[in-house]
Amino acid sequence: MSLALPAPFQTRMQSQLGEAYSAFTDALDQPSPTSIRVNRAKMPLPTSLPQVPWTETGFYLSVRPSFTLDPMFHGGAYYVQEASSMFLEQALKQSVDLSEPLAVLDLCGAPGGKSTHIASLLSEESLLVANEVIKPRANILAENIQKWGSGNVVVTNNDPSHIGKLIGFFDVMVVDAPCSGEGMFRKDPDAMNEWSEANVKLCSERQRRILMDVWDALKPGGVLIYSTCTYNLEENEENLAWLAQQQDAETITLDLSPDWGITETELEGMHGYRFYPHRTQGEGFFLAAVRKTEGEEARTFKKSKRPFLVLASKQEKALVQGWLKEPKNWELVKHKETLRALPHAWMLELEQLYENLRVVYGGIEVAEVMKNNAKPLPALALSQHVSEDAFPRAEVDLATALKFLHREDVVLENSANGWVLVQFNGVALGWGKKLQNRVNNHYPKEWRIRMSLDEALKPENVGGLFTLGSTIE
Ligand SMILES: C[S@@+](CC[C@H](N)C(=O)[O-])C[C@H]1O[C@@H](n2cnc3c(N)ncnc32)[C@H](O)[C@@H]1O
Repeated sequence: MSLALPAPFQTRMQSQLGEAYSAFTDALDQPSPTSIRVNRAKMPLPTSLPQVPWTETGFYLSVRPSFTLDPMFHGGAYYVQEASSMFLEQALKQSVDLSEPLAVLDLCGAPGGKSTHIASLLSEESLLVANEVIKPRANILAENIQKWGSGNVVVTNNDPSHIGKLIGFFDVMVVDAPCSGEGMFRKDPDAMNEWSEANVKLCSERQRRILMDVWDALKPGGVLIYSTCTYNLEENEENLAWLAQQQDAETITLDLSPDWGITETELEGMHGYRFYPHRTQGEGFFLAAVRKTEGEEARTFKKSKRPFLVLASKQEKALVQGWLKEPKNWELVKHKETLRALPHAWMLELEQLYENLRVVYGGIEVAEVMKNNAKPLPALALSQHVSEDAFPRAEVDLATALKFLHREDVVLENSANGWVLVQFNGVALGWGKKLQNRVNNHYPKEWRIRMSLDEALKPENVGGLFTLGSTIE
């Protein structure tokens, strides 16, 4: 075994796995599988890649390419995500009716693997609150949400205790808790340096606190999905058993295909699902789902006398008319110079969220409005809801797409003057503004590719670059 696993961790795993322990350590010596999850709203499913069996849109890659050099990655056409954690899809599909309009919370959301996955599984009539307590990480989450392009998501930056005050607000809550990360040792050996028995205890206590802090925000009858990427019982089964002692929670069992290699566990009647790298093609993971059987009903929301969200004026709306598909689904609100589209059906709830939480991003940032001018914003370019024919599109080749993402000057042949959606393989990347003899690159500075492209763009190299588009026949 080449990974220097901490001795007490070895002892724990030996007692947990018995005879299978050597298969487990052998698996840790194998490279981590690389997997991606495709955004069906932006591209078709690959036809030439093996599928992650518990996820319709998850696929394995045989090597780990440079995703930074694939424009489709920047366009939100797929997300690079560890395969085991995509099992969330089964938990959601099997425990809730996803065709219903649901209010869903992803409490520990950054960088956004589960939030983008949930956003794709929900109906358009649902609302997702993707929260992250650490501010810089909340900003990364907001970036990934914008790139994924779903409009019915609000990104917040709050402590779980603040969210817990929204009594009975959510039909579903996902708590992908901060944990001791034992399941990530192979992928991220640094996680081993932080591992200790004391840290396991600390994580377990923190997870219990998080669960208690947020519990009241779940509706009676609602579903809580709890997950970690660690193996020990303290952070997994024991926390679920403890939750059932503290609160009115019943276990939800999930149907598994025997081919998946997932291990079902049970402690005090609470079921859990474990992923071990010697049995599944993925990293270590644990998930359990529970239903809240009793609790306080949601408070009914009254329209505030002084609304927090200010509706855009007729004139402002006119400036962006035709920019969004199905405009009747959206309410345009204005904050400073920004016009934002929020899901019309959720305005009362959104008013509550904006009033009580720190919202870092919400809906679709459509435009910046100054005087009588509307400048389309990056999130609109990447949105799944931008109207097909509101803007001319310029399809560019791989080298031009990378230069655009690097914020270099690019040439857009045959486009008319004005705002142009720059796209690669049919996936929108951002805005260019074509003037008489040049194009202004409006790709956001904070999102640009920072690495030098000199080597990648040499004629002998550019043909060999990976793009997920090439996996569709
Ligand atoms: C396992 S990660 C979440 C990964 C994310 N769900 C995904 O799929 O991309 C756990 C997250 O919990 C956040 N976190 C740390 N302490 C927390 C706390 N006390 N309450 C809530 N979240 C916390 C971390 O910043 C981290 O982003």
